[in-house]
Parts: sequence; C-alpha cells; structure tokens
Amino acid sequence: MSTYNGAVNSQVKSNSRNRLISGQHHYGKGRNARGIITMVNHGVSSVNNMGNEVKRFFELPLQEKTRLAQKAGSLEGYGLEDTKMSESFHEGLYDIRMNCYPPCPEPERVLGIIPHADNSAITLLVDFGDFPGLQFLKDGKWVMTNEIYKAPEHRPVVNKEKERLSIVTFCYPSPSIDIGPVKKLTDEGNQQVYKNMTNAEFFNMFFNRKLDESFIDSLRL
Ligand SMILES: O=C(O)CCC(=O)C(=O)O
Ligand SMILES: [Fe+2]
Repeated sequence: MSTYNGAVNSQVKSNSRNRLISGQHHYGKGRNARGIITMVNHGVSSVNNMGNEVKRFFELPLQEKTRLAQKAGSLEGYGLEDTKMSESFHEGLYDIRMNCYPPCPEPERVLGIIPHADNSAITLLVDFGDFPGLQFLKDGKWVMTNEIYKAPEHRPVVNKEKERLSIVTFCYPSPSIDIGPVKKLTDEGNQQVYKNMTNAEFFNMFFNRKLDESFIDSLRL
C-alpha cells in the first residue's frame, strides 16, 4: 500500500504459501475506521479463466457489446433477466460488473468511474492488472452503521501504457430486509443518525436521488 495524491493505493500482493489475507489496509480508528482486505490463496482457480473471458468480451465489436449491455434504469445486464436474479437468490442480491480500463496517454484527463463509495453491503473485486489501479480516499460514509464504520471512497485510475481489467461483485441484502443503524450502536449512547428503511426503499431512493445533492444527507433523520 502506498499513498498517492492524498489517496491510498492498494494492489494485489504476490502470494506467500498459505495465508489467506495478504494485505489488510486499515486506516483511522473508532468512528473513522475503514478497511480493505486483499485475499490470496483462496483456491478459486476459475478466477484466471474469468479474467480471460472478460478480456475476450471486451475485444468483441462495439455493436455486440452494446447489444448485451445494461439497460438504462435496470440493475441487470449482459444476458441476465430480472426474474432469473430473484429466483436464484432468495436472500440476497448479487450484481457483477466487469470493467476494462484501456491505456491512455493522458490518464489525468480520463473521466471513467468517478470517485464513489459502493452502496453494496460487501464488494468483492478481482483485479487483473499488474499495476496499482484502484485508489481509496479517506472520506467515505457507511449508512447502516450509524457513521461508525464507513464505506471507503475509491476510484479506479488508468495507466499510460497498460490495460487493466477487473470483475466486481456487489453483494446486497434481500430487498425486503430492514436496514438502518445497528441497534447496538445506537444503544451505546450514540444518537441514531440515519433513517430505517427496507433495502428496496434504499435502492429506490438511491436511483431517484438528485445528482446535485448529497445522497447520504437525504438519509439522515
Ligand atoms: O475496477 C475497479 O478497480 C473499481 C471499480 C469500482 O469501483 C466499481 O465498479 O464500483
Ligand atoms: Fe466501486
């Protein structure tokens, strides 16, 4: 891990024999704590094949990629039907995104994915680049934990010469589940900061948010 422009760079480290976690990047304490974990030796041998398939996908003609792409307003894309998703996962929802960052001679001018904190409960990211391509900022906010644990804000960056691919899996709780600050945390003398709602209501608010206003502030009580 190294710092760059006030952000923290995290990259997959080379394996040592049987450790599962090669890097735990925690920064801040208590209310400011946040973290990113790098997993190795996980035994999921298909990960490299996935990388090759993603590479093949991004090499398809633009027309073909557009045909399969995510439709506006839908969480689904690349061949999955809405019903398939809910049938397959009774409890939670999983959303997979494949990203391709082609090299750019002027990386500082690339817009790409803007700095953000994911709205998923857990994000699993497989990184197929061999250079640090994901940066974490120090100011994210984690709604469900009453501001005590915060989602790290991050942004992918592009390289001048090399392409980078990633596969990101977002894990969400069931839409009918009630989310809100964990009771134990508000019982400990901390005032509840955010509203309770179902995960479906949270998503509805998220996708209908006003882009010129702070989304996190709209969730406050
Ligand atoms: O591809 C990456 O390194 C990060 C992508 C990301 O942050 C996202 O898809 O939410
Ligand atoms: Fe993200």
